[in-house]
Formats: sequence, C-alpha cells, structure tokens
Amino acid sequence: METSLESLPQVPLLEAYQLVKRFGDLIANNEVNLKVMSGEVHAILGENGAGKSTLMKMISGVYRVDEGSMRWQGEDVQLHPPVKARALGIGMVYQDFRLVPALTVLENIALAVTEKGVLLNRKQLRQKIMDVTARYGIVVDPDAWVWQLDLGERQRVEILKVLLMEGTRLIIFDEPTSVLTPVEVDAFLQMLDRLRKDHYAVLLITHKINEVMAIADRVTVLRHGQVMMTADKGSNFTGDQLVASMMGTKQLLELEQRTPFAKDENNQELALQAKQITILDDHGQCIVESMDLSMAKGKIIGIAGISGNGQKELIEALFGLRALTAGSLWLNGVNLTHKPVKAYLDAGMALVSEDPLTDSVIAGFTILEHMVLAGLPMKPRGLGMDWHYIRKQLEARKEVRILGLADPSRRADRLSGGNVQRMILSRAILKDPSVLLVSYPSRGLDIGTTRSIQNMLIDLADQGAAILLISEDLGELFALSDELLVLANAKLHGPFLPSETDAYTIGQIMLKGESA
Ligand SMILES: Nc1ncnc2c1ncn2[C@@H]1O[C@H](COP(=O)(O)OP(=O)(O)OP(=O)(O)O)[C@@H](O)[C@H]1O
Repeated sequence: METSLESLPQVPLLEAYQLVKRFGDLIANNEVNLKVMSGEVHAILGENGAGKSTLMKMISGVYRVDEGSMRWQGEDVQLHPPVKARALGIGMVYQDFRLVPALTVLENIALAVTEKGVLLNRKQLRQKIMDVTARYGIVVDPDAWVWQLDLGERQRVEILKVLLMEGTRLIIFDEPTSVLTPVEVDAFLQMLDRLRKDHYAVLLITHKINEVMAIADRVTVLRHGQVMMTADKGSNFTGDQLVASMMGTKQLLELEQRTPFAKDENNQELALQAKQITILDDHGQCIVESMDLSMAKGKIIGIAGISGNGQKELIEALFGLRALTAGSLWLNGVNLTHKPVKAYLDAGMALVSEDPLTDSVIAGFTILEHMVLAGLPMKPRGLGMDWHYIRKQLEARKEVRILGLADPSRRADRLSGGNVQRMILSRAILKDPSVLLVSYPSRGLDIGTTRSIQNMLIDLADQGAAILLISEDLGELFALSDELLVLANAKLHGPFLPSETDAYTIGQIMLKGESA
C-alpha cells in the first residue's frame, strides 16, 4: 500500500483558482489560488481572521464561492453544497465538534456513515472502527458516551467519522492541535504521517510553526484574505519566514520580563487559598483530593497536567461553580466556601474557562452584550441602555485595541474561534481582576496575539493580581509562571521554580505523578 510521494501521478487532487468570498463589504478571501496533491500534508497558516476557515469552508462546500473555480483531479467541479464535496471525498474535522453527546461513539459514527435507508450492522461497523483505530493509532472506546469524552477524545471520534465515510480522499483539519495535550499532539502528527503514506491529502490549519516544520510538505500563508506565500519542503522555508509572511510589517513582540516578586514567603499577601479541598468529577469520581493551594498577590502560578486530570474541575471549584466535597476556600481572608458564584465575582475574581464557546457564549448575543453581562459599566437611556456610550467605553480600553477585539456589534456565536477567545480574554482582563483563573489563554490565537495576551498577564500580575494559569503548553508555562505545580493523580506536585527545573522533569510528573 505504501508508495513514495514521487511515484504518484502528479495531477493535483484539488486546484482552486482565484477564489473570492465576500461577507457584505468584507472580502474574506481575495483571488486565492491553492493546489493540493494526494499524499501531502499542506499547512494553511495565517493570523486570526486571515481567511483560513473561509477557504476551507469553500473547499468543503459549506460556502458557495463568489468568484473563481475549483478542479478535482483535473475536472471542473462545484463543491457547494457540502454533499457534493463529500461525494468527491472531501471530509472536514471541525474545531467545534458536531457530535450528539447523548449517543455513544459507535452510534455517532453510525449516524455519519450509514446510508439513508440502510440498516445499521453494528458488528460490521465495530470491526471497521477497530481496523481504522489500529491502523492510525486512534485510541477511543466505541461504547463510551460522547458526553463523557474530553476534547481530545471527541476529536478522535470526528476523525474516525471522516475516515469511515466512503471514499474519503482529502481531509481538512481546522486547528486540530489546539485542544490536544503535548502527548496527543505527537500521536496526532504520527497519524498525519500515516495518512500521508496512505495517499490521503491533508489540509491542516494551524497556528503552531513547530508543527508545520515537523509535518508539512507544503505551506500556504494567508494574510487579509490573500495568499502571501506558498512553499514546499524542497524550498527549505524557515519558521521565521513563515512568521514574517503572516505578520507583514508588524513585529512579533518580545515577551516582557517579570518583575521578580518577593521570594520571602512570609512577605507574600495571600489572595486565594484552598485548604484541603476534595472535588468529584461528573461521574462522582474523586479528581482532586485533600489539596492545598495558595495564590499570592502579584504571582503567576502555572499548573501543568494532562488534560482530563482535573484541571477543569479544579478551576470550576475555585470559582464556586463546582461544589467542594471537603475543604474550604478563602479569598482575602474571607471564607467563600459554598457561596454562590456571584460572591466570587463580587470579590473581584475572573475566569477564562477551558471551553469558552460552550461555557461563556450566549447564542444570539453580541460582543457588547456579553461585555455588559460581565460587568462593563452600563448607562441607562430612557427605558433602555445607552449602547453608544457603552461601546465607546469599551473601545477606549487599550487592551481591546491590542487584542484586536472584533466589532462589538457582532454576534458572538458567529465569531471565529480566535475571536471568541479574544472576547473572553478581554472581558476577564477589563474587570481588572484581583484573582484571575485562566485556562489555555492562547488557544486558537495567532502568534502575535498570543504574545500580546502573555504580556497582559505579566502586567496584570505586576500590578498585584494573583493568576492561576492552566496550560498544556510547557513553553508558555515556563515563560510566564513564577511557580509551577503539576496536577496528576488527584494531587498537586511541587512547587517548582521554572529556573530550577526543566520540561522533561515536569513532563515526567505529568505522566506518572512523580519525578523520574
Ligand atoms: N459568516 C460570516 N459572516 C461575516 N463575516 C465572516 C463570517 N465568517 C468569517 N467572517 C469574517 O471573515 C474574515 C475571515 O474569517 P475566517 O474565520 O476565515 O478567519 P481565520 O483565518 O479562519 O481566523 P481564526 O484563526 O480566528 O480562526 C474575518 O474577518 C471574519 O470575521
């Protein structure tokens, strides 16, 4: 089955010519050309809003192209609606998964792959799932309920769906690794390699330059809806070239230096304290056991851990969203245990959750309405609200400009993943929180914006906020944290000083719950 790329016929699987897509006055894709070969991983890079998802949605048939044309194996084709793209063999693994939580993995896959009117043969489908999981190293239990799965597992179900559909030739991944742990990222890249060897074509949207350098045969960079650069491996493109092409004349900011906080533990003023807390997960299993955690003012505490090891539950409990089974929570010396979330908000806490799209976005509400709900100063006007005034207040904040918040009158549920993240981060930071609990701050953000938000977190801590930073990006944790803790086996391990430990040691503890 394996043949080298060179020995394959070199007719492009897909060719896009001069594609244009407009949303009102906005030109999301402007005369875009793209060529995709079988057996290649083709990375699509670009800042948030550059037009990557729009291009992928034209290729998967979701959007009708306004201008331009496509060819599939040399033949002119129309890919809209998606059923046409699907029939040719184009499958897409979306950022926001399209699974039914109340069904099992197998049932979800059956829904996607069963032809209308054909009765489901569970045994056969189970066998097919086993075959594909074994070939591509995709670990997932066919009988698990989807609502019980973490994000990495849900993504694997989406991938299985696409692979099990009849005739798939081209697979589009929209920022697949943003929800994966470092270990899962390695497995994912190996899977891409396997797909490439099996002659699938892969289009990979990503913000991670190291992934592009590791796996991509070809790369296309978009900026403001236009192709800035297309290069293949033979041309020896570098990471710096890709960044420069994405950012244009903008410079990538340097990460600010932390002002070293007082190392004398006795001089540290505590903000949030968790004493001997025990937390159960949604299945009633103990996920955090008798844990102590102290967050001092002006300090960033980084928590490393493999996703699903209790980070989500811990952060929910610290914000009063999940009941403690034992222990107590104190903020500035006041006991907040079992108090409603409002008490935590009133005390100056802010939260950026693991999955803002699900947890924090209200369908139909605009960005501005989300900001007002989170405490942006309101001004009544007649029987309603002075929205013009509120908007001016929002736009006057430098953080909003730096993070590049989208137009505040836009509906939040129609924003790209990166723009949702900007809204949630702006909302948390605009409150000038005394305690900020932040999960995966740079998820879905381009490199320039990632650096901006990292600098904002540093500024916030320098001004005295206590920050709990949950991330799987060890580079980010090492760069920002004053102290590192590792969550594994329901316990916190550490603290470790980033300057006195290394990623290998932390990685070992993440995996095994103990030092090597
Ligand atoms: N359905 C839509 N209606 C109006 N504007 C849209 C729509 N979809 C995308 N846009 C706009 O088109 C531009 C390109 O968006 P797109 O989602 O393709 O960017 P992206 O490169 O995928 O960004 P990200 O990295 O944030 O996912 C953005 O300005 C976006 O706000």
